[in-house]
Amino acid sequence: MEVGKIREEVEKSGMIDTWLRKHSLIYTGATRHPFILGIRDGTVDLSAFKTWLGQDYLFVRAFIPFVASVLIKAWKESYNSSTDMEVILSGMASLNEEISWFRSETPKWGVQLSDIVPQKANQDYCRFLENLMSPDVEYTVAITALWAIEAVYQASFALCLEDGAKTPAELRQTCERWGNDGFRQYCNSLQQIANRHLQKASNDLLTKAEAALLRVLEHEVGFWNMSRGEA
Ligand SMILES: Cc1ncc(CN)c(N)n1
Repeated sequence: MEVGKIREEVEKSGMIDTWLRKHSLIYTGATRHPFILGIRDGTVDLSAFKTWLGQDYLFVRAFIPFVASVLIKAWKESYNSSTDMEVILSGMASLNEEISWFRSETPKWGVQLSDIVPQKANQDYCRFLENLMSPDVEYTVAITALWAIEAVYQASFALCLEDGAKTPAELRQTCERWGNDGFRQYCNSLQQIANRHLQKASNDLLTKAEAALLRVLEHEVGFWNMSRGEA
C-alpha cells in the first residue's frame, strides 16, 4: 500500500487496527490458538491447562516489573502523562489481584507454585520483556507491546465466554478473569493511548513499535504451544 493511503487509513482507525489487518494471520494464530479453542469447545487437555496455569504465574511475576517500567516511561516521556499513568496504574492494581488469584487457584489443580520451573518459551518471553524494560526503549514501543500482551489474553478468553461456547464450568472463572468487560475496557484504553503516541511517531519509531507487536504475537503463540507440550 502506498504511504499516503496508509496515512489516510491510520487517521481514520488508528495505527493498531491497520497493523492488526496487516498481520491478521499471526494475530488470529495468537488469539484463536488450539489451546483456547480447546477451552471454548470443552476438549482442552487438563494437563495442558495445568501447565499453562503454573507457567503463567511465573510469567505474570516477570510481567509486573515490565508494567512498572512502562509506568516510569509514561511519567518521563508522555505528553499526557497523568492520564496514561492512571490507566497503567489501574492495570498494575489488577495484577496484584491476579497474583493472589494464581495463589488461590493453583492448589485446586494440584499445582505447587514452588515446584514450577520456567520452560523455554516462557524464559524467552520473559527475556523479551526484560529487554523492553531498558531505558533505551521508547515509551511508544513499550506501550504498544503492553497493549498487545493484554489484548491477546482479552480476545482469547472472551472467545471462551461467547454464546455457544462449551467452556467447562471449572474453567469459566479463568476465562472471566481476562474475558470480562472491565478488562476489555482497560485494553481499549491502552489501545487509545498507544494509537495517540503512534500517530505522533517518526517512521523509525513506527518500525520499532510494529516489530515489538509482532514479537509479542510470536511469543504468545509460543506460550500457548508450550502449554500444549509443543515447544
Ligand atoms: C503469556 C501471557 N500473556 C498475557 C497475559 C495477560 N496479562 C498473561 N497473563 N500471560
